[in-house]
Amino acid sequence: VVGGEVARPNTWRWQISLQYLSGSSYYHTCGGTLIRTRWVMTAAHCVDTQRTWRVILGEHDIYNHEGTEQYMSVSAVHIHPQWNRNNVAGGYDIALLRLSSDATLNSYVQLAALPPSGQVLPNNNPCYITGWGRTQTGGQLSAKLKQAYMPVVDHQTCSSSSWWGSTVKNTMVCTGGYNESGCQGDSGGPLNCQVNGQYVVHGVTSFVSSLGCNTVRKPTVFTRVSAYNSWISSIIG
Ligand SMILES: CC(C)C[C@H](NC(=O)C(F)(F)F)C(=O)N[N@@+](C)(CC(=O)Nc1ccc(C(C)C)cc1)Cc1ccccc1
Repeated sequence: VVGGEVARPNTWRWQISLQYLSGSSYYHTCGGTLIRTRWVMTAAHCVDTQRTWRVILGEHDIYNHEGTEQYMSVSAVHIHPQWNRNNVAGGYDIALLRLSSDATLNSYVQLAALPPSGQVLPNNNPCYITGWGRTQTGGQLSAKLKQAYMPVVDHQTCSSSSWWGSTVKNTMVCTGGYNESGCQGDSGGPLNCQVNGQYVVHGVTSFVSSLGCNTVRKPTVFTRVSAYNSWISSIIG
């Protein structure tokens, strides 16, 4: 996350850290959202390579053990069948991870609320991006979970020629596009939007401009969760 601030610990209790095994250590690579006690939602582009994954719940500082963490292994990876890594603009950047055991819900770990099917938020709807991604283009991951206030940029604006143009489909959500943005390492994490006074996870962090994470008029682009309710239900029942 470029801009914003370190989140108060355990505010975003459905945020997870997705890590992969390399040698004898695990490394943070993406964010994700706990949506059932055995299911995590993330981005397809995070998990479309064969790796040994683990999911950390109740995490705040990814480099220090704080005692609130739950370390979960992953028993199955379900990538959307229409995801195509060579056509990110096509969308479908969404995947579901089945955990090997049930998460324990407590004051550090809770389930996210998902939007109703088809819900499209209005321009400027309040949202926060959260993640441990780079804090500057080409910079380092953040040790502590960060948040940045990034209101919705509606599809009409986001898909206009000086913004993302036709790269952005209506199965995506744009936010920000000024100073704050997502950045590498935030992929797969939640876009937390306020709807009727409640936070709903309305997006899965998908991409930013290769020109720079916080490039003006190239807002952070998310998979719009409300476009995938039926697929999600078909997998997790
Ligand atoms: C793996 C890609 C497909 C998605 C990846 N997503 C992220 O980093 C995210 F924002 F989600 F945290 C990304 O943006 N990767 N970049 C490598 C940029 C990138 O590949 N972006 C991108 C944008 C549009 C498209 C398609 C829709 C035309 C594909 C890739 C990050 C970057 C940003 C600034 C400088 C250097 C690197």
